[in-house]
Amino acid sequence: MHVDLGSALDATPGVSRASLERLDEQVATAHERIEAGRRNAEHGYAALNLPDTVDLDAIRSAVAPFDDPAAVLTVGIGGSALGAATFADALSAPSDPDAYFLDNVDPEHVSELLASLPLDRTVVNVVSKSGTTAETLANFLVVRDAMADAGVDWTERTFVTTGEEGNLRGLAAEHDLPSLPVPDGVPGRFSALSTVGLAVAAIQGHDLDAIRDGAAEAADGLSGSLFETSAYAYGATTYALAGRGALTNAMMPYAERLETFAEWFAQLWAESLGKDGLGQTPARALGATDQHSQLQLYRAGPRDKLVTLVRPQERVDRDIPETDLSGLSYLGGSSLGDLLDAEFEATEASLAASGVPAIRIEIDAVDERSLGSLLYEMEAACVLYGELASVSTFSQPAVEWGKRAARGLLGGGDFEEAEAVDDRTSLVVE
Ligand SMILES: O=P(O)(O)OC[C@H]1O[C@](O)(CO)[C@@H](O)[C@@H]1O
Repeated sequence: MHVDLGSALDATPGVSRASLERLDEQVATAHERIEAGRRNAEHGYAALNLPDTVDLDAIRSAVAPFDDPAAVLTVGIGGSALGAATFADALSAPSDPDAYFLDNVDPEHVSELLASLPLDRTVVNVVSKSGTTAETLANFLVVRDAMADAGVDWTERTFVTTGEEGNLRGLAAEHDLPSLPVPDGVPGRFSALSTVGLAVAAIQGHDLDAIRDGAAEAADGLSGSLFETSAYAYGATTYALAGRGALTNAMMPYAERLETFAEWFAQLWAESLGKDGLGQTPARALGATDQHSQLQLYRAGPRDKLVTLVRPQERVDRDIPETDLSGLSYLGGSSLGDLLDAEFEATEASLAASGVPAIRIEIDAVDERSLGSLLYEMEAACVLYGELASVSTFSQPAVEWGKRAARGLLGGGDFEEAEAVDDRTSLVVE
């Protein structure tokens, strides 16, 4: 990815080039720690080795039995769904099997989706590193039941991606299901470039090698200086801006196919960096749409934000017909891509004019290689930010309280968190 930090330098909050040059010494130290973690395949750092360690042939072999599916339904949540969904939404073609993701337990949505699917021609991809995530296992039980009701042998249409132990590993063994391992040392939010994120892309016929090659190119670009590594330029600058008050990072891609990428980025950034009272809130936005909903806040609200503007340099385009509509004739003869690019540049300039920090990220195109590179670089940026902030980048202890409370409320054990649910203060206004 190409990173332009210019609109972050003279902003409020802003970071000067001189302060980035001073920060670069810490980047060099952090890079050494990252490289040591990669060499030793330490938990979390191992994710940055995936371009070398991912077994693409094993992925292709696992899904080979499912020839010519009409659809692939992924049952997973968080990092067990968002990486695959990012690739699917960015890369799917009309001729590909449709990709659907059940990553919530809204009964109406689950029922409507299952009723709409040709279950006899749908591949079910159940993904859970732990094998214990309530939402995923609940949805899997419902999907399996729906397949039985439809007279479909679920064991013929299901494959599993999970850890070495747990419920899903046991199911795969018991029913001889095709399965893929979740690689050791790779937290879910860092697993897009592994079996977890690439199996759906394999079923849809996307070029896994190009995704891997893009990530490998990004890995080769890691160096000890933010001025030589775009991933570190992004990670160091967002860290520096957070330290100067930019506690929200609005991820705003100007491509419909990158909307889910912003959702994937949100988990990566929030769950990795939201520790010890620190962090930077990822806001999901989409250009040009959210110029008409959130830009007012970004430009004229509290000085506590930066905006990350992302666009492909090449895109499929479509002409705008000539028009004599009053005041709109300037659109005719132009194209939708010209308009979107003009909006991108106008938004960037608008933020600069009001002193709001923005970082421009450009990728060549929304294709396999660029996606592989973009996701790898965002992961590396996140790891660097975590090193600079001295937080535990690869854990997520804060999510466990709610899991125990929900389980207790459902009678899944005696958890004090469940008892605390009734202690909350309420003030009801009808
Ligand atoms: O793959 P699993 O173990 O089902 O976890 C799903 C998601 O839940 C979390 O563990 C948070 O609860 C995420 O880190 C992870 O991506």
